[in-house]
Amino acid sequence: MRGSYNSVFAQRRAFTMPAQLIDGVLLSKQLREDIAARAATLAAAGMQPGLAVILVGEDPASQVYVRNKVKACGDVGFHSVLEKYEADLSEQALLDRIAALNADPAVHGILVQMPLPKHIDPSKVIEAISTAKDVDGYSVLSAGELVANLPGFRPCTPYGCMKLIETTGIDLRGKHAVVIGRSNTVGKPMALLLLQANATVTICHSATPDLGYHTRQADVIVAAVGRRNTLTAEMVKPGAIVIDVGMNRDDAGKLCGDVDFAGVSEVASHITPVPGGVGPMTITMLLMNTLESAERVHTSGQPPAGQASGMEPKPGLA
Ligand SMILES: Nc1nc(=O)c2c([nH]1)NC[C@@H]1CN(c3ccc(C(=O)N[C@@H](CCC(=O)O)C(=O)O)cc3)C=[N+]21
Repeated sequence: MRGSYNSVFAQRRAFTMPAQLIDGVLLSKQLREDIAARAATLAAAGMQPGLAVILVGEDPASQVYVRNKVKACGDVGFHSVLEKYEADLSEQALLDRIAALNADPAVHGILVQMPLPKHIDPSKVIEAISTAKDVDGYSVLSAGELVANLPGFRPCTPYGCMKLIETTGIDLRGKHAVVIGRSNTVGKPMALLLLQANATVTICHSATPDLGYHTRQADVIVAAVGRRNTLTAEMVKPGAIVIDVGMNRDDAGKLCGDVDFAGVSEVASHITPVPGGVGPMTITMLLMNTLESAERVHTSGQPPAGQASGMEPKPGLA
């Protein structure tokens, strides 16, 4: 009897070519050139975009990430401050620093690197950041703005994924998108952005019994699980777009995503690599949000909210 696997495989060989790489480094370079040009225009008008990055504790991966963020700011002509604190910093001391940065007119974005030490409540910290400076898009109000299709800061990773999908030139209207993962920072906002782009969206997660059943229907798959080889070739419809948000290590200690890249790239039409895909775009969209925060202040002629506000309307929103 003819094996069904073989006939599916033959179909894939007949109808698809190896996937096109979606290059997050190249797209980042292009977008950062635009960001730098807009920052220069603002600077000429007397306003340099500024980002404050706060790191609490010694986590080595976090150290690398925040250094990359600060370096990226310098490259596009932003002002940036990196504040590093010992792991035993009190929650109140951190909240006090955020209050000072909320009131600082040279600062247009505030990023507190996650994860925080256990004795600090991350949601208290996130909600202390002025909504006008929440360039991570992590606050409850920013999340609500996304749900309600209101302008506001979109979380950087899913926002970057949308830009990567845009490069394919494929219109998402009516396409079936499957998001794997339901985190507040990636999976959930990713699903909402895809929905806003008129895709039909399915969210799969750890309690989904048959992941492949869903992913095989998908025109677009975004894998944001944090476990390598979660998506393999037989789970992908020929011609699908695959975006890999994962950041894992393989047995050799090399950085790898959630997707079996070698296998899936034989089936997909477009695929992002790890590294060099979503990661650089996360930083690029952080720069974009910070730039837009500064542009809003400049256009409105008002200083950004001087205090934490969960509730007050965002000033200067276009
Ligand atoms: N408040 C907050 N905001 C964040 O946006 C945030 C955070 N906390 N905590 C940690 C995660 C992780 N994250 C990454 C950003 C860029 C790369 C990145 O540039 N990755 C490179 C490779 C880097 C390497 O080689 O290790 C790439 O994929 O090509 C990775 C990870 C932002 N995060």
